[in-house]
Amino acid sequence: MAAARVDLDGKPIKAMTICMIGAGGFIGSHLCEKLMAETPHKVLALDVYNDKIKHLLEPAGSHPWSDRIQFHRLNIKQDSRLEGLIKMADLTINLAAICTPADYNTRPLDTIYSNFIDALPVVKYCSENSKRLIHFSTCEVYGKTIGSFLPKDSPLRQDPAYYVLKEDTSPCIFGSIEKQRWSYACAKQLIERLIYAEGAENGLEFTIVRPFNWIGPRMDFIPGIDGPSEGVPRVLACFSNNLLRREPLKLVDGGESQRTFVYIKDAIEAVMLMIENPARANGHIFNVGNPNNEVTVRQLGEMMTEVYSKVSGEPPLEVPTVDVSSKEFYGVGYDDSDKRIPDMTIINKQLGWDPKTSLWDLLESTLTYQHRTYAEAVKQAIAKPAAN
Ligand SMILES: NC(=O)c1ccc[n+]([C@@H]2O[C@H](COP(=O)([O-])OP(=O)(O)OC[C@H]3O[C@@H](n4cnc5c(N)ncnc54)[C@H](O)[C@@H]3O)[C@@H](O)[C@H]2O)c1
Ligand SMILES: O=C(O)[C@H]1O[C@H](OP(=O)(O)OP(=O)(O)OC[C@H]2O[C@@H](n3ccc(=O)[nH]c3=O)[C@H](O)[C@@H]2O)[C@H](O)[C@@H](O)[C@@H]1O
Repeated sequence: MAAARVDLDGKPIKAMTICMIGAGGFIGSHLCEKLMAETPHKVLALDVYNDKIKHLLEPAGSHPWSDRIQFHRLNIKQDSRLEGLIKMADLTINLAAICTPADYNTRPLDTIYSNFIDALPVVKYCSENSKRLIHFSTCEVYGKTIGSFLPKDSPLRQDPAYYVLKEDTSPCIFGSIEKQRWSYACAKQLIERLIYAEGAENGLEFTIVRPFNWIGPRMDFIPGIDGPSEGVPRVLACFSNNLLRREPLKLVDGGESQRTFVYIKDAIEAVMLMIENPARANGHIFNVGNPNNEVTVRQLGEMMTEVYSKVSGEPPLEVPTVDVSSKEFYGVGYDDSDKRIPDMTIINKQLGWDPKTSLWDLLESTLTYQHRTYAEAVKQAIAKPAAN
């Protein structure tokens, strides 16, 4: 028999039931996989789709974990089963959201409803039924850095005090209202404030997660293959799509924005620590990212081009990138976060978590997956119009 699992304070971890909303998405699929493979916990998996967790659900009854995961196809916008499912669980994890930037300025109403209004009943049912909640927010709540408002040549721009993002001290700086890009960040900020207030006034036990660009296999979709041809996913899938189709990577406004990318498998370790250490995680907001993996989007494109060439055996294009304006790529109302470095003090102190995987290594395993999963289908899709 496997040794009993213990938490960070050496206490045995009791098996729990988790109501995971948005379990069929990118993060949910990795979290379900980890919970099934390594823990005794049960998952009530709620989502509109289940393609990304089908391998855990089917064939029915065939996996060692089959009796520990149950899929419920439902839309939390309107489903009377939601409260019952939250009541059946010890912990609710809410991942459901519209969270692709191409939607924030083109579908701002859907974005605000999804990230604020639709999350309200989840918070309410957790609070009223005294259930613990882990809610997924975003690093976008920080918006732009203070440093971005300094003159371009100011030496203060190099001072971490002007750009490192801290949960308890950094302000949230968004653009003007017509910059609808910020509809997502603003809705996420308001739901964070509501959860925090439920904790303060009604004793809700909560943890808020602010992911900083988690990436890896199963993120989003490849347009025209397992998602709409005209769809615009997040940057990893956009660039993967370009590489698979042997098209230049599109750099929005010159690809000058900076991001820190963390490997999904490292980030999931952090979520596991939150799940299994409630006494250390409750009442906290956690940055989860990798401050050591910072690149400009242009550097990301260059590195992905090099890694993809290595894993596919195909030579890179002579002109691997092309510049495109944000207006052309995303439409009016787009704006951008300039730089995102997470401060790690709180998560280090409370959970002792640190990310491990370098950007090169995480791109190598992710692009190996993209090539294996999509290269053949893309080839066929490209060949089709010519054959007709
Ligand atoms: N991936 C990241 O790096 C990242 C970064 C910041 C924040 N987040 C947050 O983490 C969460 C999960 O992100 P992800 O990358 O897994 O996104 P995702 O789009 O892959 O997953 C979200 C899932 O929620 C489901 N969903 C959406 N609305 C629903 C509804 N009304 N009813 C039922 N299911 C619904 C979707 O079908 C999808 O499967 C989101 O809240 C997102 O804002 C993610
Ligand atoms: O992942 C996160 O932490 C958060 O940030 C993302 O926002 P962002 O990083 O701007 O989204 P991406 O689509 O991944 O874009 C990253 C950068 O690449 C650029 N980009 C994107 C796609 C492309 O083809 N080319 C390109 O230059 C964008 O303009 C942006 O500067 C999304 O808002 C959320 O998933 C999440 O809340």
